[in-house]
Amino acid sequence: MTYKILARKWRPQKFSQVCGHEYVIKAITNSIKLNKIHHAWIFSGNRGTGKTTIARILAKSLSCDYSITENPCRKCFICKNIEKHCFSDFIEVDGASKTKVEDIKEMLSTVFYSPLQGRFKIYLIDEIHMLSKHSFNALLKILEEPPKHVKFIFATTEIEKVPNTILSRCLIFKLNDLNFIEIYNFISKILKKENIKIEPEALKIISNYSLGSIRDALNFLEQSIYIDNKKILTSTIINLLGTFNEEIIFKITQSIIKKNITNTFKKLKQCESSYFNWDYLLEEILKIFHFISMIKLYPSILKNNYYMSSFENELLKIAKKLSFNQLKLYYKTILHGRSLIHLAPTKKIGIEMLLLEILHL
Ligand SMILES: Nc1ncnc2c1ncn2[C@@H]1O[C@H](COP(=O)(O)OP(=O)(O)OP(=O)(O)O)[C@@H](O)[C@H]1O
Ligand SMILES: [Zn+2]
Repeated sequence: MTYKILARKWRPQKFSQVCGHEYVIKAITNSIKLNKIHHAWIFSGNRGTGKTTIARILAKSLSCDYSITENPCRKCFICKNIEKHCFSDFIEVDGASKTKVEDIKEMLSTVFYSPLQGRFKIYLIDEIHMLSKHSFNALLKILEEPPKHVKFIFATTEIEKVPNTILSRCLIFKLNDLNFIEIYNFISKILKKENIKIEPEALKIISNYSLGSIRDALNFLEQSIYIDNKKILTSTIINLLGTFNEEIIFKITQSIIKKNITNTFKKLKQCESSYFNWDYLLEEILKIFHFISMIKLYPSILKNNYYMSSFENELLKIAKKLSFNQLKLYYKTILHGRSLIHLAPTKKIGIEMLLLEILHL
C-alpha cells in the first residue's frame, strides 16, 4: 500500500472528528438538520486549521446518496468518490493558480448544467482571495442568482481581501487558530493510534511550536518519526525545530528578571546550535512575560494549564514580586526590540543587545 503522510491519513472525514471549531461545526450541522441549506459558505482562518477539511465534509453532507445529512455515510459511491477526489459534481478549484477571469468563466460555464450524479453541483474554491477583480465580478453575477442545484464553498486565509459584495452573499465562518490544549490532545490521540510514544516535553514543544495549525503539528511529528521510530525524544524535536525546552526559556527569563548577566548569557550559549531559531527565542520570552502578567491579574488562568506547568510555583512568585508596570515594560521593550532586530548586523548581535538592554531596565 502507498504510504500516506500523517496529515492526509488523519484528515477528519466526519464533523465529529474535527478538532476544535465547536461553534462552526454546530452551526453547520444544525443548519443541515433543519434543512436550511444556504447556497454559499466561506471559511476563513489560518493555514492548516481545517478549512478544506470542513468544506469536503460539508460537500459529502450535501451529496450523500442516502440523504442530506450532518453525518454522511462514507459508504455510498458518492461519499466514497468525494473522499477519493473523483466525484464529477464536486469541483475543487485552486484560486491561487486559477486567478484569471478566463479560468473562472470556464469553471462557471458549467454551473447551468444539472448535476450528473449528485444532488447538487458543488464548487469549492480554495484561496478565493487570490482571484482577480474581474474574476470576482464574474463570480458575483452567479452568486446573486445561482441555479438551485449549485452550491459554493469558499476558503481563504485572507478574508479581508475578499470583496464585501461577495462576502455579503455568503455564510461566513471564521476558524480560529487551534489552541495549545486542542493540538496537544489531538496529536496525543493520533500518536496512540499510530502506536508511537513521545516524551511529554516533546509533545508540549510541538503543540506550542505549531502556532495553531494542526497540519504543522502533524508535519513536525512526521519529520520526527523519520528520526525516532517508536519513541519521539525531546532532543530530536529541539534539534529539528531549532527550538528549546521550557526549562531553558524559563531559566533565561528568570535570569533576566534577577538581572543576572552571567547566567543569562550562559543559558543563551546553551541554546546555540546550527539549528537554533533566534526569532523563536524572543517569541517564547514574550509568551512568558504575557503568561506572568496574566497570572498576576487573572490567576484562574492556571486552572487546567499545561503551559510551563513544571514552573508554576516559580512563576507565581515572580508574578507576586513584580508589578504589572514592570512586567509591561519588559514585554514592551522586547516587543519593540524584536521589531528592530532585522536592522542589527546579525540576529545574534541584535538579540544580545536587546538582552543587555532588558537586563538594565
Ligand atoms: N481542525 C482540524 N481537526 C483535525 N485535523 C485538522 C484540522 N485542521 C487541519 N487538520 C489537519 O491538517 C491537514 C490540513 O488541513 P486543511 O487542508 O483542512 O487546512 P486548511 O485550513 O484548508 O489549510 P490551507 O489554508 O493551508 O489550505 C488535514 O489533512 C488534517 O490532517
Ligand atoms: Zn453517503
